[in-house]
Amino acid sequence: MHAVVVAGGRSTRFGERDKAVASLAGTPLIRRVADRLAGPVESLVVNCRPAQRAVIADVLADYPRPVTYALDAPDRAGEGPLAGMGAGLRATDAERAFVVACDVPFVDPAFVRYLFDRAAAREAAVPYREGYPEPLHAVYEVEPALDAIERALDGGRRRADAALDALDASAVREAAIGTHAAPGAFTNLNTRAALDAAEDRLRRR
Ligand SMILES: Nc1nc2c(ncn2[C@@H]2O[C@H](COP(=O)(O)OP(=O)(O)OP(=O)(O)O)[C@@H](O)[C@H]2O)c(=O)[nH]1
Repeated sequence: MHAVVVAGGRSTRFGERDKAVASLAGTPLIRRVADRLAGPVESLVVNCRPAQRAVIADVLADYPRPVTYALDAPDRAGEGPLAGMGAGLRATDAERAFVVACDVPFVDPAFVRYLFDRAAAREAAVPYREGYPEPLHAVYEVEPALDAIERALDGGRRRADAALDALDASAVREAAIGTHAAPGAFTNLNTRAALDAAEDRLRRR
């Protein structure tokens, strides 16, 4: 199993710092995501902007799996998470990959394995929560996903879910999520307040 961590956003809701490397109880967010994935995955691709690379490489320096950096293509830089997904998926030679945002520190490795099972013989496995897809917490077959992403971007569609309608995707509904994912697996930390709240929860455990 292989994973792509998308980290090229500007973290505008977070404030001045890059949330990818913001510390949650002493560990940078992207390192927490990577550590959660270290069981199931054999390799990691990190998609980010060129300016982020050195700092992210520093926090992942001793990661126990190979890490490849996929920088946003110059003609797609700042074009949003779908372009980041494309850059990341292009850099993997895996047939399928789990794509995840950099700000979900409690991503559940058992659920990631379940998503790979659900994606077998399909072009994707995508969780749906409250009726909305979670394209940055999903497994994709790389080749069809790249085709769909390129077509969406060429058509001016930049949202992370813009490639989904072109894919034969297995929809992972709430009941299956409840059974297979730990509570908090999807919690994403977009603001400093959300990070502080997560830190409080960790301390109270
Ligand atoms: N490569 C790349 N990744 C992006 C881009 N925009 C968002 N992302 C990533 O997509 C994921 C989800 O995006 P958001 O949670 O909205 O992150 P963000 O855009 O940095 O945050 P805000 O500016 O507060 O919306 C995060 O892991 C981001 O790093 C982009 O333009 N390029």
